[in-house]
Amino acid sequence: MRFTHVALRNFKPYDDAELDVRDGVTVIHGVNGSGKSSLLEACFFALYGSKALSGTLEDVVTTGEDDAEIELEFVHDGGTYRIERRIRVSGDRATTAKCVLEGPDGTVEGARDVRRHVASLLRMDAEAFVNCAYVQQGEVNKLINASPSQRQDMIDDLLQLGKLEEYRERAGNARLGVEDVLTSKRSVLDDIESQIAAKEDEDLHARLNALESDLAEVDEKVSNYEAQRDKAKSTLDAAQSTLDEHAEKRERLSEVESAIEELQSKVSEDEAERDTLTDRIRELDAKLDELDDDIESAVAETDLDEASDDAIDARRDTLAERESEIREELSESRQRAQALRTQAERLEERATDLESRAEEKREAADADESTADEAATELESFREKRADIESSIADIDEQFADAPVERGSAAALLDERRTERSEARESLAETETELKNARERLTEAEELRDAGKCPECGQPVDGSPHVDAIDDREADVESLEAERDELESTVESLDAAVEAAERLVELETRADSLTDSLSHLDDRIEDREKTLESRREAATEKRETADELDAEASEKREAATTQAERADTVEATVEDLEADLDALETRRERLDRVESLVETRADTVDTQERLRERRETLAEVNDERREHLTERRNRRAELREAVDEAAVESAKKRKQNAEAYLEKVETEVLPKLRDQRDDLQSRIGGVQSDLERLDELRERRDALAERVGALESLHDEVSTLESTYGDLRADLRQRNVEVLERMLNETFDLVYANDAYSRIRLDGEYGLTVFQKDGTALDPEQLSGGERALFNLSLRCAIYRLLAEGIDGAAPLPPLILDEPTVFLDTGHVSRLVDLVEDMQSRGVKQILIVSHDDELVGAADDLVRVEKNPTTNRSTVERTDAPDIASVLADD
Ligand SMILES: Nc1ncnc2c1ncn2[C@@H]1O[C@H](COP(=O)(O)OP(=O)(O)OP(=O)(O)O)[C@@H](O)[C@H]1O
Ligand SMILES: [Zn+2]
Repeated sequence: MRFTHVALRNFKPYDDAELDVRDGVTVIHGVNGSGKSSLLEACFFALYGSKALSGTLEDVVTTGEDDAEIELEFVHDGGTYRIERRIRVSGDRATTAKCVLEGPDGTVEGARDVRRHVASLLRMDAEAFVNCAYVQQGEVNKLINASPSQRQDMIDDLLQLGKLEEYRERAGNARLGVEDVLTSKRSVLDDIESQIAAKEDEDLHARLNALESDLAEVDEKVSNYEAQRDKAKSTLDAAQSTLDEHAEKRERLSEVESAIEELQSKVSEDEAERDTLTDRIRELDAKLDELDDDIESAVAETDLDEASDDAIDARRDTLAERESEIREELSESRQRAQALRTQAERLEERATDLESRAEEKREAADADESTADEAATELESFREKRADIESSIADIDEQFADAPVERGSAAALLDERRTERSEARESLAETETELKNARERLTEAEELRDAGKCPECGQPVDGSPHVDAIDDREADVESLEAERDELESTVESLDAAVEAAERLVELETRADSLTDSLSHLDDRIEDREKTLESRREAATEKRETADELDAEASEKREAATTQAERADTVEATVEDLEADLDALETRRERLDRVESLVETRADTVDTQERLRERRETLAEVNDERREHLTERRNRRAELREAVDEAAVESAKKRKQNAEAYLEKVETEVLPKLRDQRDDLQSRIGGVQSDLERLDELRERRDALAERVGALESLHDEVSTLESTYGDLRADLRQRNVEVLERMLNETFDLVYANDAYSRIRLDGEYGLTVFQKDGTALDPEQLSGGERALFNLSLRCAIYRLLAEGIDGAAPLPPLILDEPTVFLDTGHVSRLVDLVEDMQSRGVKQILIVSHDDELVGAADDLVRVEKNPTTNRSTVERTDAPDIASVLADD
């Protein structure tokens, strides 16, 4: 078996990776954590699925991805195979979404079936694969540390020796099973034999004969009694039939007798009824006479000629006609009376209405008149006022007659006067000031003079030349005083003139206002005059209208009285008609009475007729009955003769005897005999079944004896088989151990040929011992780490070779896979490992896959595969380096 191609997607650190795997030695290298081991794991996982994992299924899918795909192609035994797996993660669970194995014999699907198929193809399950071909990283010590029995199991399993042990165990189990069955069968056989001996002691045949002859005797007795019983039964039947015949005759006789009695009583009953009927008919005759009298007197009360139905009906029709006439008239009259009443009422209302309107008119006329009177009074007073005002204006005009101006110019005059006066006042004031100044100057001069100084210049003058100046000044004062006095009187007269002008202005204003009042008064007078006239006219008109309304009202009242009188007349007619209707009703009632009497009479006649018929029928029926009676009496006489009392007595006696016999035989004798017979039969049955059982027991004993014999020989065979398998395995193992020991020594020599160790011993129980040159023995666990690694590799390679030589051809071995085999080795030993690899190759191992950093191993590779992890994406890639360039590998590492 060889891998040819592996392709990964999202498997652990890989996103998309693909690698063709070739024959020869392939070295996979790369830095720590770059994904080398994962690549090998992927191949292993492709073959065995989850069984190949140390972790869980989720771990194989690249963290953060939903699914992973692994595809592995390999050739095996001349066929090409391809496995494809897809793992899907959902939530925190991963499942195998697809798992297909395609091979030359077809397609296998489903994780379990694919795993089984691979295991049977390679003849190893996942565990065996690891033990044989796949040396996983860090598992150097696995085989060394294993106990000999574990080792034995592993190797036995690989070499399929386990199967022999399994067969031996199966044979052992079969032997034990056979022993169990044999023991139980033997005890059953013993039991049956003792049962047979017990039954044989009982002398069953003699007992059966005695019982059978007893049974024959009892049977004979039973049949004798049964014959006697049958005879007694027929005697009893004959007597019984005689008795039955007589009883029947008696019964018929009594039937006839009771029929006769019944007929007689019916005849007399019906005769009594006929008498009653005759009485009733007579009574009805009397009633009819009475009714005839009643009818006659009732007819007399009506105007009927005769009391016939036709006459009554005709009369009724006449009455009905009359009634409908009256009713028609009545309804007309009622309507008319109603209409007249309504008219009278309306007229009455209308009259009242007219009267009240007349009253309203009159009141309105009164109001108009009083308005007119008021206006007249006002008019008079207005006219008086007018005369007063006119005289006042005339007075004012008179005053103006003496005035300097005409009425209308007084205001201008006043202005003129006032101007003149203020001019005079100004002149007066000037003059007074001048006067005052003149007086002051005079006083000054006089004082100077009195002091002897010049009154003009102030110079002291003795006897001054300027004395005349004082006189001038005195003259000035005097003339100014005269001027002032004149002016004062002018002002006084002007004051009076202003006053007079002011009075004129006042008068003028008053005259204007009086003229205004006058025109106003004239308007009002005109208005009042108009009112006076219009109101007087309106009042007269209204009074005329009121008189007209009154006249109309009294007309309406008269008409109302007339209609009321008419209504009274019509109402009287209505009453008369109603009385007529009552009279009609009475007549009709009389007719009803006649009719009902006539009906009653007819009913009575019918009843009487029916009674007569019934009386007739009864007579006829009784005649018939009398004939029947005669017949029955004859029959009675016949039957009385036929009854024979003596025969009845003898039959009764015979019957009693037979019954007594039957009672005894059936209730005592026969049941007892039958019980005896049943008892004997069941005892016979018991003995017979005992005999049958004995036969059965004998048959079973024979069969069991045969089976026990067969089991005994089977037991011998199985025991032989068991020991044969055991021997065979021990034999084979011994041979394997010898070969393995040889191969182990060869390999170990190759990888660790130094001076210290001479050989390794593998004993029959797979115990390993290493011998030193000086002959001392060592447990492999005592070796150093590197030695143990080499020892382990040797052991693995030896096992691989053993398998290759043992079973290759039948099931070509998978590639030899070594994950980091050099970890514990020093450089010298790495080159030994290279030798080992070459040795394995030369021994025909087609494909060897090694994960390693070591340059020596890299150098020995036929193919170099480089695994790299992108430090940014953290995803790995795989790449073949066709010509291994050690220098570059070293530089990279
Ligand atoms: N499910 C996963 N998803 C993503 N990366 C994973 C997953 N499982 C493992 N890895 C990564 O893959 C790497 C482990 O790969 P592997 O063991 O194949 O490396 P290696 O090359 O054999 O290393 P060494 O030389 O140390 O043995 C680790 O870096 C780990 O983080
Ligand atoms: Zn690794």
